Amino acid sequence: MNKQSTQGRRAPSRVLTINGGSSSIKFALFEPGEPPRLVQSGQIERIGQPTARFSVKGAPARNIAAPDHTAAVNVLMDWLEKSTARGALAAVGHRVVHGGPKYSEPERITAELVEELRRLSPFDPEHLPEEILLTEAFHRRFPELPQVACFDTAFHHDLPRVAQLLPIPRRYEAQGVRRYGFHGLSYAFLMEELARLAGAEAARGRVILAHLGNGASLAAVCEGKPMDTSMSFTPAAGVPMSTRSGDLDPGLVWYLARTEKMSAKQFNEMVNFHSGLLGVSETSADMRDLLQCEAQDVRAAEAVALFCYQVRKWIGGFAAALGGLDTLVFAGGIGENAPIVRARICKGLEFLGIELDDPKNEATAGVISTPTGRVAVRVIHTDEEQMIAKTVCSVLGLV
Ligand SMILES: Nc1ncnc2c1ncn2[C@@H]1O[C@H](COP(=O)(O)OP(=O)(O)O)[C@@H](O)[C@H]1O
Ligand SMILES: CC(=O)OP(=O)(O)O
Ligand SMILES: [Mg+2]
Repeated sequence: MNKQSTQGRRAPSRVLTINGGSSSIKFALFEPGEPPRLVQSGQIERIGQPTARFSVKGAPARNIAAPDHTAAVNVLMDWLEKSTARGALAAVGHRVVHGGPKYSEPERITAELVEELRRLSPFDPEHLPEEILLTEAFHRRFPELPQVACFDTAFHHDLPRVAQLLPIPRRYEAQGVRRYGFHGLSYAFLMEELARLAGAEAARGRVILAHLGNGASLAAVCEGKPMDTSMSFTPAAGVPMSTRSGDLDPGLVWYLARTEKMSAKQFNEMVNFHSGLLGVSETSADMRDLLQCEAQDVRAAEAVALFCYQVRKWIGGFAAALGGLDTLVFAGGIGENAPIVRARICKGLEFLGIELDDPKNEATAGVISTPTGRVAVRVIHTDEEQMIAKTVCSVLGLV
């Protein structure tokens, strides 16, 4: 236990970050500071399945009953109440995936904000209802605790108009139907890291950020400003992902409605949970599994090839949008850990000035391009939790 608290002094202040997904809650405790210091982290996975798993770093995972997010967050709050890592909990920061047209800055969570988020829920029924539920659960148990919403869309809020517009009847725009883009907490973190590692000049150049995790997207940035991004109105758009399709021919909706009587709800279910790497491989949504069996299973090989091909096409497209490219950044579970995927994505992009140094790529060095290549290719570990903690500290003035 902390020495100060044994002596009866105030326990050290902590910020809790919550990253709620459709079947998981990732959490972390930070000590406020510049930058905030990670004290503990963990996650609850497989929410909604017969046994969910609760794990805290450094301790064995345990099975818990979490048929829904309410049950899961109760287990987390019970743990928090007993944990010494909690210190004096000063605030909770939530990743809120969709901020709709209104939110371009982080916000203190109030009853009014929760009502607004409820109104926005149809924009992102895969994430927002659970995220609202988590903020309400914390408010019920810790009514005095300030909570901050950190929007994943905020980074892209001021995309150029041509990148925001969707080519459908104009009236939908008035309802807020536009390209929003997601993974903004990750992109904001990566831009700060790029400036720290490569200098302000590099961060002001023409940059493509590739966040390749279970959810995957790319962002084009110029002079530090967002220019375009692959996800759109929802996180189902763009490149193929672990279980999401990414961009599709819109004509498929009507085709499947006619041939299989597929409803809009079933279509949404298919493109969010049964497509992407899982859909094409028919075996796994996990890139590691697919790389392991691609030599024996053509379906796995094709899923990986499709992923790499589509990411390569988006890089080419964004290089065109930016009028050239200075820096390419790989991040996320796949981007940071799969040299073979990075190599396959970059193969054929030599014409853009992208040349990988194979040993450096294999070793996942910070810079993986050759000194002669015009484009600096980097691998940067992204940290959405750190970005949430920083945001909370700055909104609430915690140091
Ligand atoms: N060593 C590795 N090689 C290939 N893929 C990896 C490796 N480590 C993690 N991944 C992949 O990263 C993806 C998860 O990315 P991550 O960013 O952790 O997910 P999330 O978006 O849920 O935070 C999975 O597809 C996983 O297979
Ligand atoms: C917005 C999004 O796609 O999030 P995730 O990568 O957590 O699925
Ligand atoms: Mg992630």
